[in-house]
Amino acid sequence: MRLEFTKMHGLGNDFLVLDLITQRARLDAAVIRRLADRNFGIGFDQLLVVEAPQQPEVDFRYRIFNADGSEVSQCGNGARCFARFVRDRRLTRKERLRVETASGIIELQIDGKGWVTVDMGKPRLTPAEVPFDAAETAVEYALEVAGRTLQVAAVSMGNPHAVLRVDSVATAPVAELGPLIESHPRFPARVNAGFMEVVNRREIRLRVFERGTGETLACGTGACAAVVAGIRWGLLDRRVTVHLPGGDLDISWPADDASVRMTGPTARVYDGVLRLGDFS
Ligand SMILES: N[C@@H](CCC[C@H](N)C(=O)O)C(=O)O
Repeated sequence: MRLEFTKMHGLGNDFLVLDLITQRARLDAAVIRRLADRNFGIGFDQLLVVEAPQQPEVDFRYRIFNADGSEVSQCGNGARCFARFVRDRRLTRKERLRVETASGIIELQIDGKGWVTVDMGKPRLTPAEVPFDAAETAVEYALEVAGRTLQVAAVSMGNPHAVLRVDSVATAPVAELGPLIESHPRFPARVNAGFMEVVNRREIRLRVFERGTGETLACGTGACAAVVAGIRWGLLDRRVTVHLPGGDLDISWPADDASVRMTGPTARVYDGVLRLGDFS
């Protein structure tokens, strides 16, 4: 089976994007892992799938799969690329989109230069919503990891994030602690692990070890979660520039009961055609 696809990225967080409105395919976890392989496949952090909506007054359904084949409910950089993709492929002419994800509806606004602003919805902060094993909601929690006690915030942006402060992202033990936090038993759905260096009240640096993928060059939901954690810690203003290894995102959380907004760029790398049989 021939499938047209587009390779895209948001600040180096890269995606294979498939239109499954005009095309048909069944992709299981093993096929996704083969496609994601950077040596034997196409290579990507996440697969993004565009489908017809299942609810009224929504433009599209947006599904996300990590490189390990697991389906997840949110991806911020992916949302921006999704918006650009449906416009470039002429699946819509709208500049404002309402898109259904596994964690609810998000709203996207596209400008003419490939920049997209996403209303990511409200952060979810109770342990049950993250999900995280704790008796009550707190601004941070003590987490035992490899004989150390880390202070982490637990935030859901539709997907789970643990955020910890580090003195410098350049020397942060991301490769060592990332996998241990990702699979920590107190995060029953696993977790994305963000390492945040506060530069000043309006700027942070951030590296994210992503659940199901490993460290990426940028994580949009990770940037939102880190800003929410930093605001709740009293360290950040309501609008922050997040410096990620792949570039910068503008994140704002105007009030505790407001949605988080993310603005950033998108890039199309190439269009291609794959034969699904080669990966089965
Ligand atoms: N890269 C993404 C997040 C993708 C999903 C994540 N790995 C998870 O498992 O929740 C982003 O830009 O938000």
